[in-house]
Amino acid sequence: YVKNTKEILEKASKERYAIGAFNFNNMEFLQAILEAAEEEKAPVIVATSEGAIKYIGKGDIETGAKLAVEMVRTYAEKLSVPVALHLDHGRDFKVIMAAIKAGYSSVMIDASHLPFEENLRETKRIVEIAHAVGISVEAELGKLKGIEDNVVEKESVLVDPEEAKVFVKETEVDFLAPAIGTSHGAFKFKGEAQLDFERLKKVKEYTQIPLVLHGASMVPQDIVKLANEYGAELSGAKGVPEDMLKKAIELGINKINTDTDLRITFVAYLRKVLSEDKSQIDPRKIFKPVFEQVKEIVKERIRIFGSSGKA
Ligand SMILES: O=C(COP(=O)(O)O)N(O)CCCCO
Ligand code: NA
Ligand SMILES: [Zn+2]
Repeated sequence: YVKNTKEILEKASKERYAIGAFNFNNMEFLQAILEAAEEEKAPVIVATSEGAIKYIGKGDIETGAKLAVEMVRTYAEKLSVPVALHLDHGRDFKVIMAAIKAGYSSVMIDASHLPFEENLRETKRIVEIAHAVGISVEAELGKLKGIEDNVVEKESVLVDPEEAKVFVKETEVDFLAPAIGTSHGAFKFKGEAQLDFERLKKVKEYTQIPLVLHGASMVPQDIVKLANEYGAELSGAKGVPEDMLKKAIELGINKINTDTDLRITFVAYLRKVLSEDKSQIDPRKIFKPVFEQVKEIVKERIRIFGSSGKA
């Protein structure tokens, strides 16, 4: 179990590969992610959003954070690969403190919806607290389009590399998520997928710290098709193409957040299994083949990120 996420990201940054940060909300997704990392001999970051902590704790933040840490630690001590637990999109000070207290390896303070100076101040405050107890901090600059945990961002505002330089220097944040055109969810682009690689290159040059790509799911079309064949309505779903992910990694992305690809895989295969095995009522027999597929998509992502064999 990794004490602070920075140690695995610094190595990735030096060697120009990326580590997957996979979201989980329950035991089965966590199992699939950790099995995939172990089979790929890859360091891995597992992440909970604030909503996931509330879901795991049935509304009680302390319980949710504690249970997440204990689940991850208990599984991780059996594995040969380094595992970090990360608070994704921390916004509520109470939730960030609960994660730090419970023993998370890193926390994200997402104040990107605030003006620059306020984002800087909020981030600096969390960095001081987290660093005092040896925990790493992620922050975001610029805005993703789409819905970020029920905050609707109408327009994406791309990162300003000059601002990033000042922001990182002043806050001493450990890793930064620059908005370069991605958005959360399965419908990322209206037309062609497009990332601002020029900006990314400058942000890396000016900050020289590990960088994070949010909204990075690929949304594989074969899995979308399968889901739709079994009754889902996901037409028009579009993600970040593999070649763009690889280019982003070359330019300095070292942590790649993935949630939607696991969700779509889960939904497609759950629908398939339920429609094919009509008399099955044992959840373990229903979930086994479904999470086998979730594990496979995590392994595929890990291979694309270049972190296979890096443990
Ligand atoms: O950036 C991401 C993942 O993005 P994607 O939706 O592309 O998997 N995350 O931070 C995961 C949580 C998104 C909100 O639920
Ligand atoms: Na994050
Ligand atoms: Zn995100």
